[in-house]
Amino acid sequence: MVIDGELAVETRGLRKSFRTLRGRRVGVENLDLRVPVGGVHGFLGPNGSGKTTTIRMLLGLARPDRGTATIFGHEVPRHLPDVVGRVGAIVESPRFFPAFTGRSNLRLLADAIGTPRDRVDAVLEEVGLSGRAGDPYRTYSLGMKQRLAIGATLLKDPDLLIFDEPTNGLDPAGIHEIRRTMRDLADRGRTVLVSSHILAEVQQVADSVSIVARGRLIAEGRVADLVAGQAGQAVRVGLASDEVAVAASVLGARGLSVERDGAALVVEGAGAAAVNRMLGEQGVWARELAPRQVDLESVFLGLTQTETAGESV
Ligand SMILES: Nc1ncnc2c1ncn2[C@@H]1O[C@H](COP(=O)(O)OP(=O)(O)OP(=O)(O)O)[C@@H](O)[C@H]1O
Repeated sequence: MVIDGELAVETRGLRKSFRTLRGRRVGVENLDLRVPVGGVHGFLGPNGSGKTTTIRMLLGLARPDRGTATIFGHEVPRHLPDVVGRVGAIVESPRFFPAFTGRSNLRLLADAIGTPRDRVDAVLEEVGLSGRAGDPYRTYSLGMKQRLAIGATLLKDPDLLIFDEPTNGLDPAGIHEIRRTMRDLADRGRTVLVSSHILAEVQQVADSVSIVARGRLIAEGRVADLVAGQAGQAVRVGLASDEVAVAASVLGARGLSVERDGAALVVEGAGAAAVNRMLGEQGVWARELAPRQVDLESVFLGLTQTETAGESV
């Protein structure tokens, strides 16, 4: 097990299938999900890999075929009422009144859920909307609208926030805003569980991740460890174009794995210094040597390879 310590969310052997015209479709299969307390945890995988279904089961919106799920140690959905006050979630976009200000919208929601209205300004501050709280909702950018939605989940002052694809449909500036908001929330001691099909995007904000494909967990752990584990000893070697072939045969003859990428080679099996020496001994001089950039997307591809052909990551 890579993730341990106190867990905000834990599922064991969770399974959910759906009846379809052609039989049953499995949405989530034998899923063991572990979300540590504190920090941002990315729940990542291609479209259709079971993220929303899992979140719906955690929130009592879908019933598992089998398996168990706990939130802060309380079994859900059976004991969800005991823990629901500690959980805030955005699964679908909430509806706000366009003509009302951000503050009025949150006050209405606070009244509806029985939260004191004086909580509203603290929430607006936490999502960075204090300066625009008196403006009508319809004048907000998409990023601000989504931050107000996050604000709505904070009214109950929850310990765990669950966001399903919160950056869907946002432009790069909006995505950046939401990432920063999630980071701030975690830095203030909340646990953020965020799903996304864009692995590279969440990599920048997540402390740890669970990666799923076809309803199954394929990797979990701290982002730094997953990326380091995949990095191995790959080195990108830039060469003069007329030396690529000879360099490839020099390195291949030393038993290294060599892949051509334009006027460069991606070499696995030795570090940069060793690769440089092997080439130099044969009179071939690299123009550039760099450790291969590895991100969660390449970790994902490395783990699934042909299995995911045709799915969008
Ligand atoms: N109500 C349903 N009826 C039939 N199949 C369903 C239903 N809900 C989900 N599925 C199927 O279960 C699988 C998992 O879907 P889910 O929405 O959980 O994936 P996801 O990872 O959240 O994808 P996305 O990023 O597109 O939201 C998919 O194959 C989906 O088609």
